[in-house]
Amino acid sequence: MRPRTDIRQDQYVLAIDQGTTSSRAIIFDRTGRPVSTGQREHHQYFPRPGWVEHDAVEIWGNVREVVAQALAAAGLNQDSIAAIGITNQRETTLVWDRRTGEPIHRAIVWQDTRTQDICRRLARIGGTDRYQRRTGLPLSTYFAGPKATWLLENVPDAKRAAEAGHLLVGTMDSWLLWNMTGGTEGGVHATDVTNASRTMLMDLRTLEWDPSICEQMGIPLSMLPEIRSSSEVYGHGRRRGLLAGVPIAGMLGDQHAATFGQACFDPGDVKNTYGTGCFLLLNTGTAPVFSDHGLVTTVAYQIDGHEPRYALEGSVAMAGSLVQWLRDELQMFASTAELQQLASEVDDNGGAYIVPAFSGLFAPYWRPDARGAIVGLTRYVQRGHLARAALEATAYQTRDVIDAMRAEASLDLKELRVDGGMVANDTLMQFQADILDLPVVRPQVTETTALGAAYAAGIAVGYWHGEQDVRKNWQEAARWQPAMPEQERERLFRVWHKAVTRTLDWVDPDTAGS
Ligand SMILES: Nc1ncnc2c1ncn2[C@@H]1O[C@H](COP(=O)(O)OP(=O)(O)O)[C@@H](O)[C@H]1O
Ligand SMILES: O=P(O)(O)OC[C@H](O)CO
Repeated sequence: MRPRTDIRQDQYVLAIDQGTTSSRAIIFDRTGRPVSTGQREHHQYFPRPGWVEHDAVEIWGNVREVVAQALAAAGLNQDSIAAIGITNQRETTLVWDRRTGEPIHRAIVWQDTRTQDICRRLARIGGTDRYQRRTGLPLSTYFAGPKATWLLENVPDAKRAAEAGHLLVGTMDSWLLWNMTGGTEGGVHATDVTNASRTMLMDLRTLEWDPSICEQMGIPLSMLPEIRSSSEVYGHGRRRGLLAGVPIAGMLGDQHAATFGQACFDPGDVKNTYGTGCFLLLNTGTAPVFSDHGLVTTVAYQIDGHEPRYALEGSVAMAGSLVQWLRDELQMFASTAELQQLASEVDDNGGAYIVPAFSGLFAPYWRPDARGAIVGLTRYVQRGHLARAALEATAYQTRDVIDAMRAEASLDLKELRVDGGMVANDTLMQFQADILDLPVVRPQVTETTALGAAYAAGIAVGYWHGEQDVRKNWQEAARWQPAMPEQERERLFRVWHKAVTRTLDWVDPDTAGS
């Protein structure tokens, strides 16, 4: 293996974006422009209501394939790649055997709710906020630690093998890093501070595993990856791989990578990624801010040798997936282009509101007992109104989170930087600016997740020179200014809240699979 120190002007940086539905590899040039892409979806397993699993071996295979696709499409080989960044769906957890490299069970995905009983058990002492001031997170099925507990308690022989030191636990970043650096032949077992901050096992201030929480969750410290910064050389591509010898030098959870790629480096900078769900991160500076308004506290990113930056995060479970549901299950329109056409044919929502609480409400409500509803129906309401209501639902949910952020951190929010699939929708973006009373700004490169991981890797090896290069490369492509009169804005938002109250306390404990 040839450790690389030489960085040439004509090189590129490769980012691997291991997402919930697919894995992508994107090669970026020095200006932060994508040069080529490879992408492949993986299977979603739903073995029981509320359970969601991924096959980590399939994902590792897909990652190798998409890297090959991206290199081939650009006509490049490993000599042209200065560094590799990894970014990933967060919280999705797996345990594997360090002797064979085989997972002991399929990975438990972030959306999976099977750890409800474990969370309830842990909350018996101190309630759901038991670990909040140490880890920034409420006890919720969303986070990684209890998923590891479930695997150790439910997979035969796992506990014993873990105690004997045979098993490793990690999120997708660690799984890919370990395999990419050689797997059973000396793979590096590490994670970064952002991914670790989603486990509920890391102390947010010391950035180390909290031994007492690990013990309470029954997770031996010997299984856990080493916690490193988000931008440093963790290891090099394995000898037999396509990227042999290339430094793997950036690792961040996908929402943190998007924050980095959007150059949200100053306190008060905030971004929203509109995909399946919505994820808002607000940079709060060098000290963690703990929330009383339903937001979680997380590490935004850390460059090696620098203080970490913290963020408040609000996650919305369903945004683009509501659009998908209306298209695929209700067949209300055939494409997102048709949705846009329908929504533009009406002036407003006609009094109809859709609250997409299909799997409860995440931030800032955290109500697992809520279920989706369409309210305000009259014979006046037509398809266009419902199409519009679907888009508006995303904007209102975003406002709920921004309001919590405004209440929490006394920071002046100047604009909302946006990315993700839904930002192609101009009707939504204008309504978002209107309902927030805040400018909404879309950058030229909207692949900000992969780009953020590429920047973290490139900075570590000296390909880019710190945050200033990221700021320089970030370019505005579109801006929407708020134009709605205040009275109208607040009336719409007040009725939205009324609609939300209609969805709460819906789950009937006696109804299986509800
Ligand atoms: N023009 C559009 N209007 C509304 N929603 C859209 C539009 N284009 C894409 N979407 C939605 O955006 C989502 C895809 O965004 P993407 O960022 O690729 O998601 P993810 O990374 O979470 O899989 C889908 O749920 C899709 O329904
Ligand atoms: O893979 P995505 O883009 O759906 O993001 C998933 C989030 O990281 C979950 O917390």
